[in-house]
Amino acid sequence: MDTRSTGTSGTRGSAPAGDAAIAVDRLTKRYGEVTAVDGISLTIAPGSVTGLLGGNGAGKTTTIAMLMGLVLPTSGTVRVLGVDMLRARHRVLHRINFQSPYVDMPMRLTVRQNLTVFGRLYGLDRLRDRIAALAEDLDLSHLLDRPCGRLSAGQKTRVSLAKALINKPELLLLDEPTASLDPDTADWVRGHLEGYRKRRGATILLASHNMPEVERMCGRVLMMKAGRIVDDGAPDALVARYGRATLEDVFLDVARGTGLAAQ
Ligand SMILES: Nc1ncnc2c1ncn2[C@@H]1O[C@H](COP(=O)(O)OP(=O)(O)OP(=O)(O)O)[C@@H](O)[C@H]1O
Repeated sequence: MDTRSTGTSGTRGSAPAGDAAIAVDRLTKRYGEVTAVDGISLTIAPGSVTGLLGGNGAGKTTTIAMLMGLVLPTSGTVRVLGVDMLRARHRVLHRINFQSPYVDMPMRLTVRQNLTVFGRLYGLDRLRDRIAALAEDLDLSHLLDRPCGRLSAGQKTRVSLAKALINKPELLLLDEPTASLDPDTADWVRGHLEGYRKRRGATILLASHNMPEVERMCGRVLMMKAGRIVDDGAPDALVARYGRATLEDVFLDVARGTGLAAQ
């Protein structure tokens, strides 16, 4: 489904392709027999927070990887911050960053060394100050000289967020940013990301299985199933349209093909 054509989804988050932070057209990725992403088209407005929801294997990570230029599409186009990612991604990579708790940092390097390496990759000035400020923000100051391999899962998640914010990205792609965090820390991280987005005017695309998180943070939700975007709208609009009590109920209907999703 081309999400630009849905009546309900001219919602907080879509944009004319020329102005969009992300504009994807008929994007497809096949791995041999498996079609991971199946001809999706969408636009995402600058400064918005959009959730990407879908069950395991729906195609979320593959979509994000193509937005980053890490995975080459089989067909279709991807424009990020106005730049064609297939032709000129080097022009825009310094304005983007990515976070996933499933991508490990070099384990023997300390937190400070890891952040220094990433900061240098981005060619940042005043890197010591930037790392100190991030460490202060993300409660990492006491961990800066500890090897990443000796951190707890939640501490690693905070380091990966520091890495994701090091270049003050205009576009932040997040793959389950609060996985492994206790509820208190997860809540704090969400608040931090919301504050960052407001201060920076950044655009956030967030893949998550945490429905309350998506309801809190996202003005718009894209529902993926089997490589396609099967629905698109504001969380409260989706809940109302499916006649359900929560976004989790909507997710279950979409995943199982029940309720409105069966029609
Ligand atoms: N490198 C690969 N080679 C072959 N198949 C792949 C590869 N990467 C992903 N796939 C397949 O593509 C489909 C989409 O995978 P993807 O990781 O994008 O899903 P996802 O929505 O992120 O899932 P999850 O919620 O489990 O992380 C799955 O069927 C997966 O097995």
